Formats: sequence, C-alpha cells, structure tokens
Amino acid sequence: MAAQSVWMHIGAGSFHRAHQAWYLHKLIEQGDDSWTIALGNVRDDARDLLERLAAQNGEYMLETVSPQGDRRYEKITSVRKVLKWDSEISELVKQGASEETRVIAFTVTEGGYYLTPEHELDSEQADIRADLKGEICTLYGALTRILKQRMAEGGAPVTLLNCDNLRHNGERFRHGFLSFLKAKEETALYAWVSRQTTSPNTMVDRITPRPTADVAERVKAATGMADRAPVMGESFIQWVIEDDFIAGRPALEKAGVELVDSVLPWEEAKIRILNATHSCIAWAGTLAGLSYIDESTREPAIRQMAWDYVSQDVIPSLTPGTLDLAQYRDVVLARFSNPYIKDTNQRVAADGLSKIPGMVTPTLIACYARGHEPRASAVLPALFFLFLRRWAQGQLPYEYQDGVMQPALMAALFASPDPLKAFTANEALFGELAHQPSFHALMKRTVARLEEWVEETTGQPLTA
Ligand SMILES: NC(=O)c1ccc[n+]([C@@H]2O[C@H](COP(=O)([O-])OP(=O)(O)OC[C@H]3O[C@@H](n4cnc5c(N)ncnc54)[C@H](O)[C@@H]3O)[C@@H](O)[C@H]2O)c1
Ligand SMILES: OC[C@@H](O)C(O)[C@H](O)CO
Repeated sequence: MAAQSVWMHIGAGSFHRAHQAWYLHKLIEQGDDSWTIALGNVRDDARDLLERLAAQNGEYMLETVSPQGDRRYEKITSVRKVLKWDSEISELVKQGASEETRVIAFTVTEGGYYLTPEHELDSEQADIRADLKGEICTLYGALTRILKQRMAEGGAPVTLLNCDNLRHNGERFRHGFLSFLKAKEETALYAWVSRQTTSPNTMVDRITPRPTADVAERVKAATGMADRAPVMGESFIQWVIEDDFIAGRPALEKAGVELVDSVLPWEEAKIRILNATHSCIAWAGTLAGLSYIDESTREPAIRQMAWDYVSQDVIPSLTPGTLDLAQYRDVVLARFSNPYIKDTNQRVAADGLSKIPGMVTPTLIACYARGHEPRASAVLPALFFLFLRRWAQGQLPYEYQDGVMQPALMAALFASPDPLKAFTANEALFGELAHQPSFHALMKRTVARLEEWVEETTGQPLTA
C-alpha cells in the first residue's frame, strides 16, 4: 500500500470543493486513496462552512449541470480532515508542518496576492503591512507561520500550488512570497523556501457559482441526503498543471488532469478569453439592470461586446498554437449562456481592480504595440469605470467585493474634477498606457458611447 500523503488546501471556498477535491475524489473512486485533503482557511469567513463540513466528516454533494440541463450528483469523499479556524491558524500550522503533507495548495482569490502591475509585492497594502508585523491576514503571513514550523520539524520539501486565476500563477505567487519573506527579514526561511519548495503554474477551470439554498433542496430531492454543505458547478472541468512537484503528487493524469511542461497557451486563453470576457459580461449586465451571467450573455449587445473583444483584439494578440482560439471563444460563450447555472453578476464582477491589470491591460498594450487601436478591448475598462462610478454613487444593486479596494481612495477618485481622467491615468490599472494621450482619448470616446448604450437599454439617464 502506498504511503499516506496529505494535500493541504488553504481557501475553503466553493471552487476548491467543485474542482481540486473532485479530481482527488475520482482517484479514490478508482481505488487509489493514497492522497487525501486537509482543508482550512486563512480568514475567519469560512467558519460556518468548516463546521458544517466537519459535522459531515468532510463529505458533501457536488451537483453539476450541463448546458442541456442534465444534472448529476456525486458525493465527494476526498476531504478527510477539516481544519478548524483560530486566529493563530494552529491546525493549519500543525498539518502544514507535518511531513505527510506533500502539497500545500491554495485559492485565495485574484486579490489575495497583493501584486502591483509590475508583479511586485505591494507592501503599501494594509493587509501586507499587518502581516509583515506578524499578523495573519494573507496567504503570505499564513505560509510564513506554517513553513517556519515545517522547517523547525525537519523541513521536508513541499509543493506550493496556486489554483487561482492569475497569469503565471505559480511564478507570480512565488515572487510575491519570497519578496514578503525578504521584507520580513526571514533570511533562513527565504533560503529554505527557495531550495525545498516548488510552485508549478496551473490553469484551473470550472464555473462554480456561490451555492444558494435551492442546491440543498435539489440534492435532498435527488439523493435523499440532507446536506448542509453542498456545492454546485457546471459540468465542464479542466486542470492543466506544470509537472514540477518536489515531494510527489497524486496520479492526477488518471483523473483527467493534463500535466505539461508549460501551461502558457492554456492560461493565456483562459485568462484573456474566459475570465476577462466573464467580467466584461458581469459589468455590462449589471449596468443594464441584469442579475445573472447567463441572461447577460444572451443580451445581443453584451454578447457582441464580448465577441468583438476576443475576435478583434485578443486572438490577434496571441501566438497561434495548438489551441483553436475561435472555437475556445465560442465554447466559453456557450458555457456562460447555460441557463441552469445561476451564476451572479455580483460574483463575477468582483476583484476588478486586480482583473483589469492582470487580464485586460496586456491585451491593450499588445494591440498598441502592433499598431492597432484596441477599440473593442477599451470597452472592458470603460464598463468597469461606469460600474465603479455607480459604486461611488451608492447605486450598485449589490455589495461590490474587491480584495485590493481602498474605499477612501476610490471615493476620492470619483470626487475629483475629472474622474475618468484620474481612472485612466492610474498606473496600477494601466501601466505605461496611463500616460498615453491616445489611450485617454479612446477611453473618453468609449465611455461616452457606453453611457448612451446604458441609457437606451435601461431607459434611465445616467448621472455622471
Ligand atoms: N468560482 C469559480 O468559478 C472559479 C473557477 C476557477 C478559479 N477560481 C479561483 O478560485 C478563487 C476562489 O473562488 P471561490 O468560488 O472558491 O470563491 P469563494 O468566495 O467561495 O471563496 C474565496 C476564498 O478565498 C479566501 N480569501 C479571500 N480573500 C482572501 C485574502 N486576501 N487572503 C486570504 N484568503 C482570502 C476566502 O476566505 C475564501 O476561502 C477565485 O477567485 C479564482 O481565482 C474560481
Ligand atoms: O471569471 C470568474 C471565474 O471565477 C470563473 O468562474 C472561473 O475562472 C471559471 O473557471
């Protein structure tokens, strides 16, 4: 029998339970239970869920639904330990220090890495400042605590695996973490992490909305299980990982994971075509008074914005490879239109301040670099500007969540005499384009055009 290995996951959100936990469950179903999951959270916002999961011994039902409406129910059995939260993250530290833990994976959202557009650690962020002083608000503070203990207990190597939607997610996380350790003057830990850990890049994909009460009702009706922690997602699933695990890994290929030398083509397609387009639809849908991604995608004008952005600006900016990008676009738009996935514009609109620089600005820059005015891509930041303006006016229909949002700074931006100019001149969002007059002119024209569209669509005048 193979030695028991633990995959510790930090970030007890819905996505981990619909994606990574499903793959490990598939291996267990095949008779290989040599790898199981220990699940915990950096922050106190998953306490209820962790308690409910613990009461079910980590088991829960996953409901998946296809674009045709076929629903499937699977009991996920890979989470074998639920790590209780406390302010010292003691259970995460104990589990993460143990040699049996060979992979520490995480999903802490796009905003959870605190990187500038130049991909440097943003030490100005309040959470980072707090963690540099020894608190635990971020993944970096948590890993520092966990890995220090691991080093003290023998220092067995471990893979640090980023499963968030971030371009070059392994590399960017690693650079952020090592910069954090340097700033914190953790010299010995810095040297140990450099030698004894790896951070493969990954591309993860499965649309996983926040579960609503009706998921539990359908689970009960279909399976009889009174599940207090069900999760639901689309039937589509994909995981591409660079095969660089320093302390071994599950036989993920047997569950359908693609293990590759470089995830670059997949992540470029995913981030620029799927994620950026998703946000475009969420911001536009919200401005048009719609609540869900599927209904927003089926709105012809919004679908056209998304289609034009991918077709006119993204595809010509990417190096042709083995992926059929036009087909990828069409599949993605079909997935977003799935009427059985009630994914909210609220969820997908989140974290725009990280998504614009990470997912959209590279396409804007690439277009200018090849002498093409990015008219279709400018629609995305222009929509986000109008969306943020609604936020500043207190007129969004829901709470906007953004990991890097500093409300006072944003409010000041919209109180300035020319908010659009201040927004477009923001280097953190637009890098070198922040100083380019032609980009400012393009944004002005695009915002004016979209204001007209919003007014026509909603029949309501917009207040500037
Ligand atoms: N939901 C999806 O469709 C999906 C698909 C692919 C990838 N992802 C990735 O997974 C992430 C999480 O998605 P989810 O659906 O699980 O979201 P969720 O809202 O259910 O969970 C978010 C998790 O991140 C943690 N978190 C948030 N900000 C943090 C911070 N600054 N520091 C530490 N922890 C923090 C929360 O405590 C929680 O555990 C996404 O942001 C994305 O990068 C999600
Ligand atoms: O664009 C929002 C993401 O959470 C998205 O649902 C996911 O990346 C799909 O895999």
